[in-house]
Amino acid sequence: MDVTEGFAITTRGLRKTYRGRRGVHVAVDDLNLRVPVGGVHGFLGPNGSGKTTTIRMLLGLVRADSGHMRLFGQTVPDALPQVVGRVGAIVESPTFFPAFSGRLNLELLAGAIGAPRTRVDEVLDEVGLLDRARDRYSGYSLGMKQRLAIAATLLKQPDLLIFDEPTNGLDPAGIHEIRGTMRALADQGRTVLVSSHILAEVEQVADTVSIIARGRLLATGPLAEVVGRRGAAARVVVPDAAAARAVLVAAGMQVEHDGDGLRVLGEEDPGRITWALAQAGIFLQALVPERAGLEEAFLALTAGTASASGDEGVPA
Ligand SMILES: Nc1ncnc2c1ncn2[C@@H]1O[C@H](COP(=O)(O)OP(=O)(O)OP(=O)(O)O)[C@@H](O)[C@H]1O
Repeated sequence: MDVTEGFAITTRGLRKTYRGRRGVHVAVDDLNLRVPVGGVHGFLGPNGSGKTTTIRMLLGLVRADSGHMRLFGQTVPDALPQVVGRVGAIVESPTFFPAFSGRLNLELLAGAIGAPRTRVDEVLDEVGLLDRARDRYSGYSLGMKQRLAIAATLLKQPDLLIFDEPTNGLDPAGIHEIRGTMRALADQGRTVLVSSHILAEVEQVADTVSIIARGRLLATGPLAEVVGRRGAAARVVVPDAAAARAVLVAAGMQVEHDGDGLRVLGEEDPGRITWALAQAGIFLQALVPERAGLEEAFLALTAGTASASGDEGVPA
């Protein structure tokens, strides 16, 4: 069987370096991605981890140093002309005419790409903008502007949508709307790849995720598996947090200070925490298992990968 069957996106050994004043910087490093057909795939990583660079390589906007990429089994960038009609992407904010209505902007675009005009109202409806279609673009909220951008990508009925940080700068209501739009698109059988450094946002909508840091893949798979594997956390309160921390670290656990207590990351068995501390004569005042979340999984996975240049912040 073709190893790329069933996948909208695959990359193998993908690498991209940039030359800067401080020498060669590896933006994407031996990246193996597999994005299944159908559903929302969260492409997650701290700022500067290589998400945009990867997306730009997939779309033929940046040339990879080495490695292989396929969209729906077709090698890109070579076969991009054959496959590009199946892909809609928002990588940078698209330009619309501010004085024209949302509908007129899309009609112009539909004309330019050869999409039928009847498609315009369909896509406006899909992103929930039909009742504001006659309003000027300049009067739209940021969330509405972003939904219009999504509508534009839908004109040619793509099977794969690629959104690079689509909720940047949006308020909670706008984020909620975009999430709803992505879910609806996936529920129609489309594949949505959404990059983000804000994990809580993606956690609520993603079916599968890939987590990268410093251009390297740290974990990938169904959300529940990635979170379940690494996401356990527990809050521990003890009389002497520093002593307890030393004991738990010596027992191989990942521990961080958390107010007057400690947080143990990635330990799925609270009994191991109790036992290790009791062995050292330290008795717990409280141990509260925390709901495993993508953020815990992410922190556990990316611990120690912070960039020396400081451009890879801890995710919000
Ligand atoms: N054109 C470029 N020239 C030099 N370095 C670049 C260029 N584009 C990206 N980089 C560097 O490559 C690394 C990866 O950047 P990239 O934008 O792909 O990350 P990202 O995960 O999308 O981050 P963000 O969430 O901030 O958008 C960063 O260290 C960045 O500074």
